[in-house]
Amino acid sequence: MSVPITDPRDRLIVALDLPSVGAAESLVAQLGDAVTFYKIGYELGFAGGLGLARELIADGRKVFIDFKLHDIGNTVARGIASLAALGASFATVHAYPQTLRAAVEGRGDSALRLLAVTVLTSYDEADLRAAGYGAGVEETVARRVVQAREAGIDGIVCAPTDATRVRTLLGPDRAIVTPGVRPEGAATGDQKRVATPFAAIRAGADHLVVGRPIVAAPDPAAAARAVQAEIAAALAAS
Ligand SMILES: O=c1ccn([C@@H]2O[C@H](COP(=O)(O)O)[C@@H](O)[C@H]2O)c(=O)[nH]1
Repeated sequence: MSVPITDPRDRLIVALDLPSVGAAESLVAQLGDAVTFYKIGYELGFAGGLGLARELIADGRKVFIDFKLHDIGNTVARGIASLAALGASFATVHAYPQTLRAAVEGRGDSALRLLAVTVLTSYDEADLRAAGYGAGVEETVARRVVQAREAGIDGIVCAPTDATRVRTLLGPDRAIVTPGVRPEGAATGDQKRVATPFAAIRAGADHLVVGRPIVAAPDPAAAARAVQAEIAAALAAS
């Protein structure tokens, strides 16, 4: 089950998609107290980022390890157990039934919350077809949400444009985490299923993952504050 959000700042998760620990430390310093939750993915994770994760956690920040695990069950279960021992708050696995069950076993009764990745936000219908899937985005997301729920996963990663349907299938108690978030006018880059921070929260997202619109902004702290303000406005309108 998800953990209640007691600090509203925790709704924004900044993706530390940066090439070095030094660059990430400097961004964290610039963002200061506005940001409490950080995501570490391949780029930083494979450049010493797990050491930084330990430091951020020791400093009271929350850390989401986004390695999207997908392997044989034994490997997934042991990998997730290591991330639980690290003290991470969230970790991702791809939403395949065997992988989901192994991840739940590896999590055990630790504080780590597992998120199942449904269909990547950079995929559209044509990308799914090219990957060999017969079902479209909506049907694939729905199937994976149900399978993740049945496996005992704690939350879902989906596009903000999927969040309303996902909430219906997932119920109120588990987390919905949406990347693919773009403030009005921001470049979408390789993201295909996107929405603004306001729309994502209104659609039922609990946490928004934002990378380039903050990390590459001329003033990252101002960009983060603007996203936080949109989140607050959406919550007030709910
Ligand atoms: O479906 C998914 C799953 C994960 N991500 C990750 O989120 C961030 C988004 O970064 P932006 O720069 O805001 O596009 C990135 O780290 C992805 O690995 C995702 O985008 N979509």
